[in-house]
Amino acid sequence: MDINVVNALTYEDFVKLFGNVVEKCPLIPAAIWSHLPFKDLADVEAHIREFIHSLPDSGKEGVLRCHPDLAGLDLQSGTLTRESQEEQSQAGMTTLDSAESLQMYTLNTEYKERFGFPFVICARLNSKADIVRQLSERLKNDRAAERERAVEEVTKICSLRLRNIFLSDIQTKL
Ligand SMILES: NC(=O)NC1=NC(=O)NC1=O
Repeated sequence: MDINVVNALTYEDFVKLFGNVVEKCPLIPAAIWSHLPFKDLADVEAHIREFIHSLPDSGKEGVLRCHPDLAGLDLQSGTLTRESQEEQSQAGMTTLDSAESLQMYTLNTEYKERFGFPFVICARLNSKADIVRQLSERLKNDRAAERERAVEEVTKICSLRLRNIFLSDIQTKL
């Protein structure tokens, strides 16, 4: 997709197109719209990254809390967003056996109890085994380090979702 097409979008169409590049956080594209015109995809990504990194810790944790658990209730009840559904199924979260489901539930619960926000990882870049290993390892982090690590994963998820939009035809997205 041509960046000039993006720069010609109305505010409404801009947020319709980019509204879920950060899971359930349309505030973020709504905020970065002020920086129009963008030079290219990397410029859009840089402004999103800058917005998230400029948030206070409570704001960063709020962004993390907007993410559904991996293999959690939203997946089981079919209420994941389209992007999240695709990402979670790609990482094998939709084909866990009962032992694996219990393991994910137990680890996610322990993580949330420790940090007060959900475990977030870029599912597209990780296998089922990677996710379990990362979840177990990152549980040992302190809160500040883990918050930054999780935010880093949010920006990876965002980067892949942005690329997906830019590689697709804009008309099919509006
Ligand atoms: N808790 C999560 O990490 N959720 C997710 N990661 C993704 O890549 N997609 C999700 O829904």
